[in-house]
Amino acid sequence: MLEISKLNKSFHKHSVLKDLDLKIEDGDFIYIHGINGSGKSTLFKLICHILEADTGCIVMDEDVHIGALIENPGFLENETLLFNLRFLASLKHHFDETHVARLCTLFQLDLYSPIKMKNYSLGMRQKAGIIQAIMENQNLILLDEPTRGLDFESVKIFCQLVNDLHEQGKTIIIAAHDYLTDIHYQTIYQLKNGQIIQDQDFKNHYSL
Ligand SMILES: Nc1ncnc2c1ncn2[C@@H]1O[C@H](COP(=O)(O)OP(=O)(O)OP(=O)(O)O)[C@@H](O)[C@H]1O
Repeated sequence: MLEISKLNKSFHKHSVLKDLDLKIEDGDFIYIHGINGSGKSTLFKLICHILEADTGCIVMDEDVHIGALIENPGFLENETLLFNLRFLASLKHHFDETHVARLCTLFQLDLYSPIKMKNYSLGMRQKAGIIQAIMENQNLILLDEPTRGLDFESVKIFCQLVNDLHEQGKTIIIAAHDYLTDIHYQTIYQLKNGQIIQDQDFKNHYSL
């Protein structure tokens, strides 16, 4: 689905990603951890073409449709949730209102609320960010710190949702500091010193 080879990215001579290689197959369910500033968000931004790599390449299958939540979700602050989600979907010309309303209900959001985005709480914005990343049946879903600001019940709903999406065949990559044991990840990677390495011992360390 996606192959990253020898990817390099620096900011003002600060080298963040160094010859990073990563191969992602259809249906992978990946957790990436790494210390603050290790480059997780940068990697996601490069995959989404929000940033450009210095050198290296990212090759993607033609049918890949990326849904992403990276850092703070950006919205049109003076507009409603419905306006924002319809606007974001309109970029790809696919807005299934019934499906989106169902996702909102799942997360206890009202798609038809007249409240403007600027008045949404942190957790409500985060839920809206998760919804926009999955609402168009995207087949590659990148979620950066997705449970930030979510209440306990919503975290449980989120875990169930991503497990279901994976069972439906979606490829999902989650970068986060909190390892949620309810999520049925297949592979765990660590981003360290600019490179990504499989972290087979992570679960043992984590459970200590
Ligand atoms: N636009 C930018 N300009 C300058 N430096 C940047 C920029 N974006 C990221 N960086 C730097 O790149 C490094 C990696 O940042 P990044 O946000 O990718 O880390 P992260 O692993 O997602 O961190 P965290 O766990 O804190 O979210 C940091 O040192 C950061 O300061």
